[in-house]
Amino acid sequence: MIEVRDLWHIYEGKKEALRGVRLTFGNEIIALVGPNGSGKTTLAKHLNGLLKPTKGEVIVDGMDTRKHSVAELARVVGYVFQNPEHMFFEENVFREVAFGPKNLGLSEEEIEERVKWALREVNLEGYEDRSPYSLSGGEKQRLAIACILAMKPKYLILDEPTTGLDEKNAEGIKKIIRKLYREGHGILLITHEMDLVLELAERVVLLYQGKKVFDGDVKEFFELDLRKYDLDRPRLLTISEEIGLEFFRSVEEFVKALEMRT
Ligand SMILES: Nc1ncnc2c1ncn2[C@@H]1O[C@H](COP(=O)(O)OP(=O)(O)OP(=O)(O)O)[C@@H](O)[C@H]1O
Repeated sequence: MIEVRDLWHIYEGKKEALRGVRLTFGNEIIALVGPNGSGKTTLAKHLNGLLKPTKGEVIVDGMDTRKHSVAELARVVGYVFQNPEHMFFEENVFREVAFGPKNLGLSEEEIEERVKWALREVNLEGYEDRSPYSLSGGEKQRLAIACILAMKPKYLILDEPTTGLDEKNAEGIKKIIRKLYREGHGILLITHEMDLVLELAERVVLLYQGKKVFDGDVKEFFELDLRKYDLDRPRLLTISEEIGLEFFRSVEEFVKALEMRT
Protein backbone atom coordinates (compact mmCIF):
# COMPACT_ATOMS: atom_id res chain seq x y z
CA MET A 1 0.00 0.00 0.00
CA ILE A 2 1.17 3.55 -0.74
CA GLU A 3 0.19 6.21 1.77
CA VAL A 4 0.62 9.90 1.14
CA ARG A 5 0.09 11.80 4.40
CA ASP A 6 -0.51 15.53 4.37
CA LEU A 7 2.16 16.01 1.69
CA TRP A 8 3.54 19.46 0.97
CA HIS A 9 6.15 20.16 -1.67
CA ILE A 10 7.68 23.59 -1.95
CA TYR A 11 10.18 24.14 -4.77
CA GLU A 12 13.10 26.46 -4.16
CA GLY A 13 11.53 27.67 -0.94
CA LYS A 14 8.72 29.42 -2.81
CA LYS A 15 6.48 27.52 -5.19
CA GLU A 16 3.91 25.46 -3.28
CA ALA A 17 3.45 22.66 -5.80
CA LEU A 18 1.63 20.32 -3.38
CA ARG A 19 -0.44 21.56 -0.49
CA GLY A 20 -1.52 18.95 2.02
CA VAL A 21 -2.26 16.01 -0.29
CA ARG A 22 -3.56 12.77 1.25
CA LEU A 23 -3.90 9.60 -0.75
CA THR A 24 -3.88 5.85 -0.12
CA PHE A 25 -3.79 3.24 -2.82
CA GLY A 26 -3.04 -0.40 -3.48
CA ASN A 27 -3.85 -2.82 -6.29
CA GLU A 28 -6.04 -0.54 -8.42
CA ILE A 29 -5.91 1.59 -11.53
CA ILE A 30 -6.01 5.24 -10.50
CA ALA A 31 -6.00 8.11 -12.95
CA LEU A 32 -4.17 11.17 -11.67
CA VAL A 33 -5.54 14.17 -13.54
CA GLY A 34 -5.51 17.95 -13.37
CA PRO A 35 -4.64 20.97 -15.49
CA ASN A 36 -1.04 21.84 -16.43
CA GLY A 37 0.98 22.77 -13.38
CA SER A 38 -1.49 21.27 -10.87
CA GLY A 39 1.19 19.08 -9.27
CA LYS A 40 0.70 15.64 -10.88
CA THR A 41 4.36 15.04 -11.75
CA THR A 42 5.48 16.41 -8.41
CA LEU A 43 3.19 13.98 -6.60
CA ALA A 44 4.28 11.04 -8.77
CA LYS A 45 7.96 11.79 -8.11
CA HIS A 46 7.29 11.50 -4.39
CA LEU A 47 6.02 7.97 -4.78
CA ASN A 48 9.43 6.56 -5.70
CA GLY A 49 11.46 9.00 -3.66
CA LEU A 50 12.76 11.15 -6.54
CA LEU A 51 11.45 14.05 -4.47
CA LYS A 52 11.31 14.18 -0.68
CA PRO A 53 8.48 15.84 1.29
CA THR A 54 8.89 19.43 2.42
CA LYS A 55 6.26 18.50 4.99
CA GLY A 56 4.19 15.35 5.59
CA GLU A 57 5.27 11.87 4.57
CA VAL A 58 5.01 9.18 1.93
CA ILE A 59 5.04 5.54 3.02
CA VAL A 60 5.58 2.87 0.36
CA ASP A 61 4.81 -0.62 1.63
CA GLY A 62 5.96 0.45 5.08
CA MET A 63 9.04 2.37 3.85
CA ASP A 64 9.26 6.08 4.62
CA THR A 65 10.59 7.64 1.37
CA ARG A 66 12.84 10.00 3.37
CA LYS A 67 14.67 7.07 4.88
CA HIS A 68 15.13 4.94 1.75
CA SER A 69 17.11 5.52 -1.43
CA VAL A 70 15.57 5.90 -4.88
CA ALA A 71 17.25 2.61 -5.85
CA GLU A 72 15.50 0.77 -3.02
CA LEU A 73 12.16 2.39 -3.75
CA ALA A 74 12.49 1.69 -7.50
CA ARG A 75 12.21 -2.03 -6.75
CA VAL A 76 8.72 -1.36 -5.47
CA VAL A 77 7.55 1.62 -7.54
CA GLY A 78 8.43 1.75 -11.24
CA TYR A 79 8.13 5.05 -13.10
CA VAL A 80 7.65 5.03 -16.86
CA PHE A 81 8.35 8.58 -17.96
CA GLN A 82 6.75 10.46 -20.79
CA ASN A 83 8.71 10.38 -24.09
CA PRO A 84 10.54 7.14 -23.23
CA GLU A 85 13.01 7.42 -26.12
CA HIS A 86 15.00 9.89 -24.01
CA MET A 87 15.55 7.03 -21.58
CA PHE A 88 17.20 4.56 -23.97
CA PHE A 89 20.95 4.34 -24.24
CA GLU A 90 21.86 0.70 -24.94
CA GLU A 91 22.63 -0.75 -28.37
CA ASN A 92 19.88 -3.32 -28.36
CA VAL A 93 16.56 -4.13 -26.75
CA PHE A 94 17.91 -7.03 -24.68
CA ARG A 95 20.60 -4.88 -23.05
CA GLU A 96 18.16 -2.05 -22.50
CA VAL A 97 15.77 -4.27 -20.53
CA ALA A 98 18.65 -6.05 -18.76
CA PHE A 99 20.06 -2.77 -17.42
CA GLY A 100 17.75 -2.52 -14.38
CA PRO A 101 18.04 -6.17 -13.27
CA LYS A 102 21.86 -5.96 -13.72
CA ASN A 103 21.91 -3.06 -11.31
CA LEU A 104 20.00 -5.18 -8.83
CA GLY A 105 22.99 -7.51 -8.85
CA LEU A 106 21.05 -10.54 -10.11
CA SER A 107 22.69 -13.59 -11.70
CA GLU A 108 23.07 -13.81 -15.52
CA GLU A 109 20.45 -16.52 -15.57
CA GLU A 110 17.92 -14.54 -13.59
CA ILE A 111 18.59 -11.45 -15.72
CA GLU A 112 17.92 -13.38 -18.90
CA GLU A 113 14.75 -14.83 -17.46
CA ARG A 114 13.46 -11.42 -16.42
CA VAL A 115 14.25 -9.85 -19.79
CA LYS A 116 12.42 -12.64 -21.63
CA TRP A 117 9.47 -12.41 -19.28
CA ALA A 118 9.25 -8.59 -19.48
CA LEU A 119 9.45 -8.62 -23.29
CA ARG A 120 6.72 -11.26 -23.40
CA GLU A 121 4.50 -9.16 -21.13
CA VAL A 122 4.59 -6.29 -23.63
CA ASN A 123 4.54 -8.44 -26.79
CA LEU A 124 8.08 -7.64 -27.86
CA GLU A 125 9.53 -11.16 -28.02
CA GLY A 126 11.89 -11.49 -30.96
CA TYR A 127 13.00 -7.84 -30.70
CA GLU A 128 16.05 -8.61 -28.51
CA ASP A 129 18.68 -7.62 -31.11
CA ARG A 130 16.92 -4.55 -32.49
CA SER A 131 18.20 -1.09 -31.70
CA PRO A 132 15.76 0.71 -29.37
CA TYR A 133 15.90 3.69 -31.70
CA SER A 134 14.65 1.63 -34.67
CA LEU A 135 11.36 0.87 -32.93
CA SER A 136 8.04 2.55 -33.72
CA GLY A 137 6.44 4.94 -31.22
CA GLY A 138 4.16 2.23 -29.82
CA GLU A 139 7.00 -0.28 -29.59
CA LYS A 140 9.19 2.27 -27.79
CA GLN A 141 6.44 2.83 -25.25
CA ARG A 142 6.15 -0.94 -24.75
CA LEU A 143 9.91 -1.25 -24.40
CA ALA A 144 9.90 1.48 -21.74
CA ILE A 145 7.28 -0.49 -19.81
CA ALA A 146 9.36 -3.69 -20.17
CA CYS A 147 12.47 -1.94 -18.80
CA ILE A 148 10.55 -1.02 -15.68
CA LEU A 149 8.73 -4.36 -15.38
CA ALA A 150 12.04 -6.19 -15.39
CA MET A 151 12.65 -4.67 -11.95
CA LYS A 152 9.42 -6.41 -10.85
CA PRO A 153 7.91 -3.39 -9.09
CA LYS A 154 4.56 -3.82 -7.38
CA TYR A 155 3.36 -0.36 -8.39
CA LEU A 156 3.69 1.31 -11.75
CA ILE A 157 3.45 4.98 -12.56
CA LEU A 158 2.73 5.58 -16.22
CA ASP A 159 3.08 9.16 -17.40
CA GLU A 160 0.92 9.85 -20.48
CA PRO A 161 1.37 6.28 -21.77
CA THR A 162 -0.79 6.68 -24.89
CA THR A 163 -0.08 10.29 -25.84
CA GLY A 164 1.09 10.57 -29.43
CA LEU A 165 0.23 6.96 -30.28
CA ASP A 166 -2.22 5.95 -33.00
CA GLU A 167 -5.33 4.04 -32.02
CA LYS A 168 -3.92 0.59 -32.65
CA ASN A 169 -0.82 1.19 -30.55
CA ALA A 170 -2.84 2.90 -27.83
CA GLU A 171 -5.13 -0.16 -27.71
CA GLY A 172 -2.04 -2.35 -27.27
CA ILE A 173 -0.88 -0.26 -24.30
CA LYS A 174 -4.35 -0.34 -22.73
CA LYS A 175 -4.43 -4.14 -22.97
CA ILE A 176 -1.02 -4.33 -21.27
CA ILE A 177 -2.18 -2.00 -18.48
CA ARG A 178 -5.30 -4.11 -17.85
CA LYS A 179 -3.21 -7.29 -17.81
CA LEU A 180 -0.68 -5.85 -15.35
CA TYR A 181 -3.51 -4.75 -13.10
CA ARG A 182 -5.05 -8.24 -13.19
CA GLU A 183 -1.65 -9.67 -12.31
CA GLY A 184 -1.67 -7.65 -9.09
CA HIS A 185 0.10 -4.37 -9.88
CA GLY A 186 -1.17 -1.04 -8.58
CA ILE A 187 -1.18 1.44 -11.46
CA LEU A 188 -1.15 5.20 -11.36
CA LEU A 189 -1.90 6.74 -14.74
CA ILE A 190 -1.00 10.37 -15.24
CA THR A 191 -2.98 11.60 -18.20
CA HIS A 192 -4.74 14.46 -19.90
CA GLU A 193 -6.70 12.01 -22.07
CA MET A 194 -10.16 11.72 -20.63
CA ASP A 195 -11.06 8.86 -23.01
CA LEU A 196 -8.30 6.83 -21.40
CA VAL A 197 -9.58 7.71 -17.92
CA LEU A 198 -13.09 6.61 -18.88
CA GLU A 199 -11.90 3.32 -20.32
CA LEU A 200 -9.30 2.25 -17.79
CA ALA A 201 -9.61 3.90 -14.41
CA GLU A 202 -11.74 2.73 -11.52
CA ARG A 203 -10.81 5.69 -9.40
CA VAL A 204 -9.82 9.25 -10.29
CA VAL A 205 -7.74 11.70 -8.27
CA LEU A 206 -8.01 15.30 -9.40
CA LEU A 207 -5.38 17.85 -8.44
CA TYR A 208 -5.94 21.56 -8.76
CA GLN A 209 -3.39 24.16 -7.70
CA GLY A 210 -1.52 21.60 -5.62
CA LYS A 211 -4.57 20.35 -3.73
CA LYS A 212 -6.56 17.18 -4.12
CA VAL A 213 -10.03 18.42 -5.00
CA PHE A 214 -11.64 15.11 -5.97
CA ASP A 215 -10.98 11.45 -5.17
CA GLY A 216 -13.71 9.03 -6.17
CA ASP A 217 -15.10 6.69 -8.75
CA VAL A 218 -14.96 7.41 -12.42
CA LYS A 219 -18.71 7.88 -12.87
CA GLU A 220 -18.84 10.55 -10.16
CA PHE A 221 -15.76 12.20 -11.62
CA PHE A 222 -17.44 12.71 -14.97
CA GLU A 223 -20.37 14.38 -13.22
CA LEU A 224 -18.05 17.25 -12.24
CA ASP A 225 -17.88 20.40 -14.32
CA LEU A 226 -14.56 19.55 -15.94
CA ARG A 227 -14.25 22.87 -17.81
CA LYS A 228 -13.35 24.43 -14.46
CA TYR A 229 -10.25 22.25 -14.47
CA ASP A 230 -9.39 22.70 -18.12
CA LEU A 231 -10.31 19.09 -18.86
CA ASP A 232 -12.46 17.79 -21.74
CA ARG A 233 -15.38 15.43 -21.49
CA PRO A 234 -14.78 12.14 -23.31
CA ARG A 235 -16.52 12.07 -26.69
CA LEU A 236 -18.17 8.77 -25.89
CA LEU A 237 -19.95 10.23 -22.85
CA THR A 238 -21.14 13.30 -24.72
CA ILE A 239 -22.51 11.19 -27.56
CA SER A 240 -24.22 8.68 -25.27
CA GLU A 241 -25.88 11.48 -23.30
CA GLU A 242 -27.05 13.20 -26.46
CA ILE A 243 -28.91 10.12 -27.58
CA GLY A 244 -30.20 9.35 -24.11
CA LEU A 245 -28.04 6.35 -23.31
CA GLU A 246 -26.38 5.66 -20.00
CA PHE A 247 -22.80 5.79 -18.84
CA PHE A 248 -20.42 3.76 -21.01
CA ARG A 249 -16.79 2.91 -20.49
CA SER A 250 -15.87 1.73 -23.98
CA VAL A 251 -16.95 1.88 -27.60
CA GLU A 252 -17.76 -1.86 -27.42
CA GLU A 253 -20.22 -1.34 -24.53
CA PHE A 254 -21.74 1.59 -26.35
CA VAL A 255 -22.25 -0.34 -29.60
CA LYS A 256 -23.79 -3.25 -27.69
CA ALA A 257 -26.28 -0.91 -26.02
CA LEU A 258 -27.15 0.65 -29.37
CA GLU A 259 -27.75 -2.79 -30.85
CA MET A 260 -30.00 -3.73 -27.93
CA ARG A 261 -32.11 -0.65 -28.60
CA THR A 262 -32.71 -1.41 -32.26
N1 LIG B 1 11.98 22.13 -10.41
C1 LIG B 1 11.04 23.03 -10.20
N2 LIG B 1 11.32 24.23 -9.66
C2 LIG B 1 10.36 25.16 -9.42
N3 LIG B 1 9.04 24.97 -9.69
C3 LIG B 1 8.69 23.79 -10.25
C4 LIG B 1 9.66 22.76 -10.53
N4 LIG B 1 9.01 21.70 -11.08
C5 LIG B 1 7.71 22.05 -11.13
N5 LIG B 1 7.51 23.29 -10.63
C6 LIG B 1 6.23 24.00 -10.52
O1 LIG B 1 5.39 23.26 -9.66
C7 LIG B 1 4.04 23.27 -10.15
C8 LIG B 1 3.57 21.83 -10.36
O2 LIG B 1 4.30 21.26 -11.44
P1 LIG B 1 4.08 19.76 -11.95
O3 LIG B 1 5.08 19.51 -13.03
O4 LIG B 1 4.05 18.85 -10.79
O5 LIG B 1 2.60 19.86 -12.58
P2 LIG B 1 1.83 18.87 -13.56
O6 LIG B 1 0.44 18.79 -13.05
O7 LIG B 1 2.59 17.59 -13.69
O8 LIG B 1 1.85 19.66 -14.94
P3 LIG B 1 1.80 19.15 -16.48
O9 LIG B 1 0.42 18.60 -16.68
O10 LIG B 1 2.03 20.41 -17.23
O11 LIG B 1 2.89 18.13 -16.64
C9 LIG B 1 4.05 24.11 -11.42
O12 LIG B 1 3.65 25.40 -11.10
C10 LIG B 1 5.50 24.08 -11.85
O13 LIG B 1 5.85 25.25 -12.57
